[in-house]
Amino acid sequence: MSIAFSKYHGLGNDFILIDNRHSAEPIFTAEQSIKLCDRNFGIGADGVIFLLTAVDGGHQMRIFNSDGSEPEMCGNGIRCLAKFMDDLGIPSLERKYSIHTGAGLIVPQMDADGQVTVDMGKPFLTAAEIPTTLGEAGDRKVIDFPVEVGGKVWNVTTVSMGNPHCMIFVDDVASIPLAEIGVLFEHHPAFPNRTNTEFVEVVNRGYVKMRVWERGAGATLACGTGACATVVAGVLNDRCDRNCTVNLPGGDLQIHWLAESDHVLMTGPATLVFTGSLKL
Ligand SMILES: N[C@@H](CCC[C@H](N)C(=O)O)C(=O)O
Repeated sequence: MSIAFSKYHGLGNDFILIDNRHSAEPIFTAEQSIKLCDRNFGIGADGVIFLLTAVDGGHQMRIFNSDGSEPEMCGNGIRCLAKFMDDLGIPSLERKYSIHTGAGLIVPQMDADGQVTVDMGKPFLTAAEIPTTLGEAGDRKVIDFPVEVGGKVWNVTTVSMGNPHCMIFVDDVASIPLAEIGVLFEHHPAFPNRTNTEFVEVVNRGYVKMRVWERGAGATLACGTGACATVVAGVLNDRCDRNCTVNLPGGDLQIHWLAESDHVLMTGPATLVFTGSLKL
């Protein structure tokens, strides 16, 4: 049996995409996905994304990280999925797709310039371990709290975009030993569901540099949900504007946290790398 796949990336955050619409369950298990993501013995990717048919007959995204864990959402991944759906010729209204995810219904739109803008929904503040809608907490200026990791106390701000993020504002992001410290954050007891960790250097209120250690994937070149969570944390800590460019190792994402609706919009590229077929 052979199974077609396509590999896409969003700013170097790369994914194997499978047209899995014929079934309600992913065609590959977590263990098979780990093998496919292996950069030496497999295709190589940060995750495997399945386009499924949802119970209401609509579209559904499921994803396995490269370690086989299943996150609720993936920002770069859903841009790649929208491009994949567009490339497959799946009909859409105004080039918008409504996609069920573990973080609710998410709506990416293909832009005229080839980029993809995604309505990522509302962020949640998770500092008190009880999710609070940020609309209710909107007046709070400083929401960070101390966590001891690797023998040092770090001030962290935790925001959920459906999946968990922990942001730390630093003076010089290049000086952070990401691999050493990122894995300690990921498995710290303060984060029972593990966490994605973002180190953020504010260059000015409209431009920040961010480096990420992803839960289940390690250091990646970009993280879409992480970029959204970073801007939310930056606004709540009065460090950046609601409309902000996030610079990542793989390039820039434009993030806009809308004051009116509390929704976060993310704009960035999605690129086809190659297609192939897997013999099983
Ligand atoms: N790279 C993604 C996030 C993928 C999921 C993440 N590793 C998690 O476990 O939450 C993005 O672009 O958002």
